[in-house]
Amino acid sequence: MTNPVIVWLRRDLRLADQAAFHAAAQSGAPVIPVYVLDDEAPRHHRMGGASRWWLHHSLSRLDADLRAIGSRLVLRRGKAHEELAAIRREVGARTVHCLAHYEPWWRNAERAVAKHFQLVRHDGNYLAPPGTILSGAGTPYRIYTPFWRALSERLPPPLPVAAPAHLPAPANWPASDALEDWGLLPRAPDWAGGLRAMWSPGEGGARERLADFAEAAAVYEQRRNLPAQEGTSLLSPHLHFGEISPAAVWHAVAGAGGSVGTFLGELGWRDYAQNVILQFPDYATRSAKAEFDHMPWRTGPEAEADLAAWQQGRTGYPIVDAGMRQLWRTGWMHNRVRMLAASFLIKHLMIDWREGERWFWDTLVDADHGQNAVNWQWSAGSGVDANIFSRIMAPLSQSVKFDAAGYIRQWVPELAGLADGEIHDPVVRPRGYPRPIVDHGAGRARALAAMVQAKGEAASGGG
Ligand SMILES: Cc1cc2nc3c(=O)[nH]c(=O)nc-3n(C[C@H](O)[C@H](O)[C@H](O)COP(=O)(O)OP(=O)(O)OC[C@H]3O[C@@H](n4cnc5c(N)ncnc54)[C@H](O)[C@@H]3O)c2cc1C
Repeated sequence: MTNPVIVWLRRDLRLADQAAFHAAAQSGAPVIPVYVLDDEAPRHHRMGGASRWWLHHSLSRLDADLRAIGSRLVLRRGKAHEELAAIRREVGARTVHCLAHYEPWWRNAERAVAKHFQLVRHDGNYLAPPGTILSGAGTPYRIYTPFWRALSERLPPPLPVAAPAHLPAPANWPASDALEDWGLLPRAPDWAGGLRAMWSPGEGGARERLADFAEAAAVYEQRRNLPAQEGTSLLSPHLHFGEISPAAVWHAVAGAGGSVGTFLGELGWRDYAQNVILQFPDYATRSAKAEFDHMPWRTGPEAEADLAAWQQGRTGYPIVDAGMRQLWRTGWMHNRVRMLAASFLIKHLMIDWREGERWFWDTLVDADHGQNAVNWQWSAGSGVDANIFSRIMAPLSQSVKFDAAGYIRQWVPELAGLADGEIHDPVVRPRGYPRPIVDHGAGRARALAAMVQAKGEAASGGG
């Protein structure tokens, strides 16, 4: 009988437009879909709590979808190459199909798997394969705008390929862990109620989100900065876990007209982020601009208390607190508010951007190595393409400008009784709601002085 082939799954948990499944099905061989949970390889980027919650449900959905076409999902825990090699010994598979991934730990894992198997890497998690969008001089781009211009010339992406109607099963299935035994869901306490209320992980949930968004894609530009409205696609965790392909998203909305181009440009930022981590694998832990190594970030008990206030949504800045509480409850935060919350932590509180990156990594359902690092370094001003550090966002005026009153009411119930004119910066604080932990003007002045100091030290070569 023909040797079975393995489909090695990671952040590509779908059947439609999934080139690894497509190729495996086309081969005519029995197909063994495998997911290996490896908590060691990513080291400090081991999946956070919100991602683990998502992963549990996404794997469960995928297994159900596979069973509907005659297959099932094999779950193993450990190093990917060791687990796949063990499966090879159990059932004699020699070929592994996978989608390519660009996190440094996945690239290492791919190299290790390739020593044991014929590894066939397929594209399909990005609009164009990362590393292939190059300047005229043949070098990768560091800045988004020229990257996007060059990527646009390669678009549209190929049309999505349908899910296989049937996957031939092997004569013997290799052993599989039970998903429940992995303990991915929070138990004591179960903090996932807000996540359950908002999300439907899995390919079906992704398709529904896309269908909802496609109807409003033409007015994306008008609504995307207003946190009180559902003006964005909410596709980020589905895209991160690969439950829908960017090509499928593209083809569903590109013809919508209106301002859909702005939305497509955001998909471009997603590709750009991978392009950056491919060039700078330690981007999540190392500032791209050297002067940031001299930044006098605050540390010690007072800074720790401020960090905790930020994490808990108790800074006394209503829009920042609303965002941080939305994140804690739902695993997601509106992009405009992510920018504000990040700027506030880094600049008003002078706390190292890596602390924020770590918190988001643990709490976001869409936590993504490339997108998180690129956006934190953009917010800090430390990145290869970044906002200037001295451009300090004013949370109070941004809150008014982007009409966040309804958003604050939703997430900060202590303020729910206040009128629109008062809620952004209440003069009298309702009981239980803190005063600002830092004055806007004083925080701004401290940040600007710190930057001058860091630049001076960097220029003089000081440590
Ligand atoms: C400090 C900070 C950290 C962030 N961390 C992450 C992260 O870990 N994972 C993540 O997916 N996004 C991250 N973002 C980007 C952005 O906030 C989210 O992608 C967006 O809010 C997701 O909501 P949506 O799907 O409704 O987005 P939409 O506005 O509908 O955009 C469509 C898709 O484009 C991509 N996208 C949108 N904005 C960006 C962006 N600025 N950079 C890169 N890709 C983008 C996402 O995949 C998103 O799903 C971060 C932003 C900031 C400021």
